[in-house]
Amino acid sequence: MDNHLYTVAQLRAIETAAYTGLPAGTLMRRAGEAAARYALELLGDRRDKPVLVLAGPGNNGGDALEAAARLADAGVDATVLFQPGQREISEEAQSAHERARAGTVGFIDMLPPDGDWGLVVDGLFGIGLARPIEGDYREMVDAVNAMRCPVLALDVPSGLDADTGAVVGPGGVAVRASHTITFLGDKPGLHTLDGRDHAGQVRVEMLGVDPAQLPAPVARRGGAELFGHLLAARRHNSHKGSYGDVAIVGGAHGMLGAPLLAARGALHAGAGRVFVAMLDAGPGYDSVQPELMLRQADGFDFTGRTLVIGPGMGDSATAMRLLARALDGDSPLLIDADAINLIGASPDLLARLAGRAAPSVLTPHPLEGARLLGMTTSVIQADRLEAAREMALRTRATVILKGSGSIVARPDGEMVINPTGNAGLATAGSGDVLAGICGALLAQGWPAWEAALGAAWIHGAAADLLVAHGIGPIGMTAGELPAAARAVLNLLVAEVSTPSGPPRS
Ligand SMILES: NC(=O)C1=CN([C@@H]2O[C@H](COP(=O)(O)OP(=O)(O)OC[C@H]3O[C@@H](n4cnc5c(N)ncnc54)[C@H](OP(=O)(O)O)[C@@H]3O)[C@@H](O)[C@H]2O)[C@H](O)CC1
Ligand SMILES: [K+]
Repeated sequence: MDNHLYTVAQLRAIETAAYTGLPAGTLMRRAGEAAARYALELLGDRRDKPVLVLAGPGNNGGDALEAAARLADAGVDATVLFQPGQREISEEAQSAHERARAGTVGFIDMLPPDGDWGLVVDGLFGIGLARPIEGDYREMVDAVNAMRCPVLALDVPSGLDADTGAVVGPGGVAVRASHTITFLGDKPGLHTLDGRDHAGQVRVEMLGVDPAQLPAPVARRGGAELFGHLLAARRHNSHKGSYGDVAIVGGAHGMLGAPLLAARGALHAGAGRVFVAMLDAGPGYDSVQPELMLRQADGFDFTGRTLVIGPGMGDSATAMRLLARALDGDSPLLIDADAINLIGASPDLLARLAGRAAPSVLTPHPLEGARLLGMTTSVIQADRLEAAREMALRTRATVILKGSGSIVARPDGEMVINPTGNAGLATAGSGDVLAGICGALLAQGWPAWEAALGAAWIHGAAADLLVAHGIGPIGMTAGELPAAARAVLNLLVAEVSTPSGPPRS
């Protein structure tokens, strides 16, 4: 339940249902209390520092006023900037306002230039944001974003679209919070596109609503529990054939780096044997990774091998022919990069993909996704969930729409937002490594869905492990990912799998 994500429309319905049988203002009071508790936690031993509370014109502002009243009751110096303008505020926000006025909350009309705040509480806008933030509110957002203290956003960082993770524009701004407490249910926009840069650490507060009352979520947040059942410790009595063959098909002239990076990703993610079936003549072996078996793509037998097709493949007639052969075969397929572009340009190849029975996973970045759907990248990024859903539907394949908060989508509409990873992945070749990792999991018998979930999670966690060890995010290289992915995978196996070896004597 706690990984469920809901749209604004669903949350409005949940709130309406929750209010039946509850006295007016109950949810707002609970939201304010929960926000105050979290704020006190964030203040820690700095409760002597003043807290700035920004209250907007709607019920998000009401939550903020409630929180300010509670903080003042706890002895904190809470100062509210509340400028509802000409708006008629709701009754529940009005009673929250009265409670704040009745206590020791201080009210100001403008931000002091040099406030030394211990914490800022952002209660300007929540799920009711309807247009870009401008005017006085924009000045408040800019001022908060220039402060160095922690910022606790209530429900949604003001200015962010709770469904898509976009900063509401054009030309809008959004609060960059260090923490967000979000009410009734988590929201996809906090975890994809600009969401992770603005929401910071997200805590879900159900406000006393029974999770069983909640509708089916629009998506879920990813986690190792979604693929953990496929992780198994290795038996001593095994051999490289036990772990499958991966063949990377790509490497046109001058583009051999991509398939080699994919191959290293596959090797470090546990594939038994890894081939690189090159379109170009290429070297006889990879001196850095001599375990890889380099072959010519023409004449290479795909039978019994998991194919990772596309890295550095180009768009030649040979590339088309190899892709058609791969699509028509019964190998598990990971389709990336140029292979996605070729499918996007060919209804016939798309039909052959959609008609496959064997596992198929695509790993488009937004531009490749745009080509696949015949749209622009900005349309894809404006609603990543919808775009990923459409790609999976049209291709009848599992899709990983890459980016901050990659979306993993299945043809039946199931979707997961991957929670791992960081800006270190924004480097040449990191997508090739992801393709290789996914190919290795497919080669080890993982179904397409779990292979995609696992590869996205492990790939991101590898980047997080590197940052934890002081490598990156600036300057992280794709070549550093395979070994880190191997470490992550083995940690997961140690944590979640039951020893599959013989019972210990
Ligand atoms: N639904 C829940 O789960 C709960 C909601 N609570 C809290 O309430 C907010 C939602 O409150 P709401 O009043 O619907 O909307 P907001 O407070 O987010 O927005 C305030 C109003 O501001 C106007 N608006 C929108 N965009 C802008 C803008 N860019 N500039 C200025 N004003 C703007 C808009 O009214 P207009 O008529 O002017 O369009 C909004 O209505 C939710 O996020 C929770 O924090 C409950 O307290 C807990 C459960
Ligand atoms: K907010």
